[in-house]
Amino acid sequence: MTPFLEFTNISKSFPGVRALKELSFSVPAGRVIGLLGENGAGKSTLIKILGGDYQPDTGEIRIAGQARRFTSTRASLGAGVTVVHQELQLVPELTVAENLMLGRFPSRAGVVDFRKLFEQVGAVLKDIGVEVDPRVKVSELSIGTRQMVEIAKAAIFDASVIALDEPTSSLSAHESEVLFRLVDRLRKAGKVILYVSHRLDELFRLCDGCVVLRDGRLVAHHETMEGLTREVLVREMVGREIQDIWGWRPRKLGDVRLSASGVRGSRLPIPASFQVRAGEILGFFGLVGAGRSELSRLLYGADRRHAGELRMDGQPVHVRNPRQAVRAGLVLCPEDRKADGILQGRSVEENVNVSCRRHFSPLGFINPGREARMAEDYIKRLGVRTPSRFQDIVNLSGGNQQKVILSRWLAEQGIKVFIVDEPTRGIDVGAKSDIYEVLYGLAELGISIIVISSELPEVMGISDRILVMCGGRITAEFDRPDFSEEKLLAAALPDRSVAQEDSK
Ligand SMILES: Nc1ncnc2c1ncn2[C@@H]1O[C@H](COP(=O)(O)OP(=O)(O)OP(=O)(O)O)[C@@H](O)[C@H]1O
Repeated sequence: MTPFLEFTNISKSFPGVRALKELSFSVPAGRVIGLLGENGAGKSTLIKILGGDYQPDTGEIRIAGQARRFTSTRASLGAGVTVVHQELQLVPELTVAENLMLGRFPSRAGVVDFRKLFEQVGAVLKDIGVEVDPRVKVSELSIGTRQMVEIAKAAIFDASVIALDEPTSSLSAHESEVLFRLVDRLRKAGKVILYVSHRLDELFRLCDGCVVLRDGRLVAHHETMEGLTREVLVREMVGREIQDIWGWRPRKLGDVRLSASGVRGSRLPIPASFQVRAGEILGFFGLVGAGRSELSRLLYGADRRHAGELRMDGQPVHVRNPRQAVRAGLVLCPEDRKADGILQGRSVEENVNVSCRRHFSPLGFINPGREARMAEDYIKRLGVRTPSRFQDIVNLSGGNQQKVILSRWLAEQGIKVFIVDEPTRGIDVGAKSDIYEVLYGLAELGISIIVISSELPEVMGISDRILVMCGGRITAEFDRPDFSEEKLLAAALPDRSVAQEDSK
């Protein structure tokens, strides 16, 4: 088949890092190609080169046979390339239509013709099956719908090449399915789609073929997904065999550590009660909006608790804000770690130590030796790809930033209960098992771990016990021998109609 998009010998270096090394591959029109690799393998760098954000040091891009070198996003858009980045780039205060047509508003007598603008955009959205009112402000839309609007840009600009960088990382199962249908339509319309994701199931569902990167080099180009297995892809990505990514093993559990009775608040009006034992890993499973994050925020004092009681090791504890929670030994590592956590312009080392340093330096003096050891330890344990601990965190790949922020919480001292919301979002398969090992290590020390996850295999793979939430209430409890996908999903789905909706 004639190649439509061609990369030839693309190399790109940053100080201390060779992000891409002589990368070459090509894709014919009407194909969805998966781009896989560990955190820091070079996927986003390639996409940023395609989108005009970075220029390659060497190499060439050809689109429909024509050599292209993009020096700006505008130039790349003009050549028919649309890139949807991990961080969405819509302006929240503008309407959907304004965002999509930014800089190209229809006008009459020098004045923006809003009626025409809304009509034009409405027609395109309808045509591609994205159900959203073009007059609505982006700030009022869910993350999932925002993602669709970003992708709709590709249709507005009539792009021939579309790159999607981890588009489903914040989407519910239903929203992801809508996105997959949109990608199917774009493929049928003859577009080339580069699809970056760490979710292998998704790649098997969606892609015609895939390209695997490791340390900036191409290690495999599969023209088809037929006959490929997860194991093969994981080996190519990580460079080693991973037999059992979960690595769960039995543990001796202690007495009840945290007990919550009848806790409720404005975002979780139905009282919730549960207990977790010392050294236990308790999974909370549920669909997006089930109330898991709301419950954890109540426990942590991030949201106001209206009623109910918390006990730690049998003693009542008063947690009205996160500071009191941490003092009581309860720590929450939030879901949106990037937005909540990154100290921009600061080194990896500082980002790891910013919270735990108060334990090393009671008199207010920083303990540089201890901070350096802590940073080096976590860089090693979680395999953070960085030239050194002095690197500015903004220069790390998305997944590696996630690992650094997670390290900050893991490094906290005096923890009794550690709540972690979506611990491995955006993290590659190899590093996932490193994170699970750290969690087992904490549990073996007697710390209770509460894991909130919407990835069913993950929550089943690492938990000793699972509580399922749905519609703001705890609907079921399963011990490890009774875990089954069907039972967990049945307890997580509000009713049959939703089950059918989600499986469409
Ligand atoms: N602006 C920059 N300055 C310095 N180094 C950078 C910069 N951008 C990327 N890098 C480095 O280049 C390498 C490749 O990063 P890239 O973001 O392409 O990885 P990725 O495969 O997209 O990872 P992830 O799965 O975590 O998103 C990483 O080592 C990263 O730290």
